[in-house]
Amino acid sequence: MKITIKAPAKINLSLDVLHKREDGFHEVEMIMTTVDLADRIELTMLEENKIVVDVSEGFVPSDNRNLAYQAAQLLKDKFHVQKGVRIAIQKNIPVSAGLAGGSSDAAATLRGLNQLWNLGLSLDELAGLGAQIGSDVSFCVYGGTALATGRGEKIKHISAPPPCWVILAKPPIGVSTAEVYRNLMVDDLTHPNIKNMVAAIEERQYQEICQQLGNVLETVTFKLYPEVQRIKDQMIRFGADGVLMSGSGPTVFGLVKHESRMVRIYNGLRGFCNDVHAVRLIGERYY
Ligand SMILES: C[C@@](CO)(OP(=O)(O)O)[C@H](O)COP(=O)(O)OP(=O)(O)OC[C@H]1O[C@@H](n2ccc(N)nc2=O)[C@H](O)[C@@H]1O
Ligand SMILES: Nc1ncnc2c1ncn2[C@@H]1O[C@H](COP(=O)(O)OP(=O)(O)O)[C@@H](O)[C@H]1O
Repeated sequence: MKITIKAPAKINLSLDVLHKREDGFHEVEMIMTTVDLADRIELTMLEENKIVVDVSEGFVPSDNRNLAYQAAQLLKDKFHVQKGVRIAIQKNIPVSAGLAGGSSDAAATLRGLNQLWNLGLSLDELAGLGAQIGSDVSFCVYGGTALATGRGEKIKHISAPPPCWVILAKPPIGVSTAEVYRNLMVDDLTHPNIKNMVAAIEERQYQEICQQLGNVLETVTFKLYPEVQRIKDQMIRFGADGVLMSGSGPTVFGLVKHESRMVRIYNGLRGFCNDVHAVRLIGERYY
């Protein structure tokens, strides 16, 4: 038996850090939403009691460092599953990009194995398990649009933003999330107004959403990698309605309402950045 599932990328429309916690993690407030750029996960039941991962990108680990592997292992251990699985991952989401590709693969694996192994778990239960793998996995279990708090694992669903194009541009560097948090000066931040962003989304005020975009991690990543700031400046100059770095970066996204402008910006960016995608904002939950 085999099933195929999509694992979509996320962007952070708002990312604020309140303080560093005793456990070393940071207390965050983030607005996350899914976009139409997805990895494809194929799960095949194996009678032999083992987990096998095949991943299309050679530099992504296929052993127990792979987050999809960890998701399968967690379910096997917790529910004493005596069957195995082959997890084939077609990577379309850039890696170490701030788009939660690995977390989304783990979340899709949790959803898929729940079905394949007949575990009968609710999405809330899967999201709770996902938090044991990584802070972004809980959101990815549900998708859609949400306010995420705690270390990112406490999820409150909100309405989808109005539809628009999302241009994603990733410079050829990988960013370590841990390094970015480690270098953050928590007492020295200009905080985005999350309440205003939630209101703008709920009221479907597209221009206001573009005005309210904010991510405190830009202060670190722009300093470590000035080329990320340059991509942001280019996207603003090309005329995107709103521009922000996603997560810990280095991907920068631009929101654009009109298709003709999206095409112009996309072509402009392709001139000096190889990894550019123009996708739709999904924002709705489909699980
Ligand atoms: C920054 C964000 C924004 O959505 O995403 P990415 O840029 O990774 O996509 C997330 O907070 C990343 O979530 P995720 O990538 O799942 O992080 P985890 O694996 O849980 O943690 C990686 C490391 O980041 C730091 N970390 C992560 C989350 C958090 N709230 N505080 C932290 O300090 C910790 O040092 C941790 O060891
Ligand atoms: N299924 C996976 N897809 C991508 N990267 C993975 C996966 N499993 C583990 N990783 C590792 O996780 C790290 C971060 O990957 P990713 O989720 O793409 O980035 P981000 O956290 O910035 O969104 C990389 O070092 C990568 O090697």
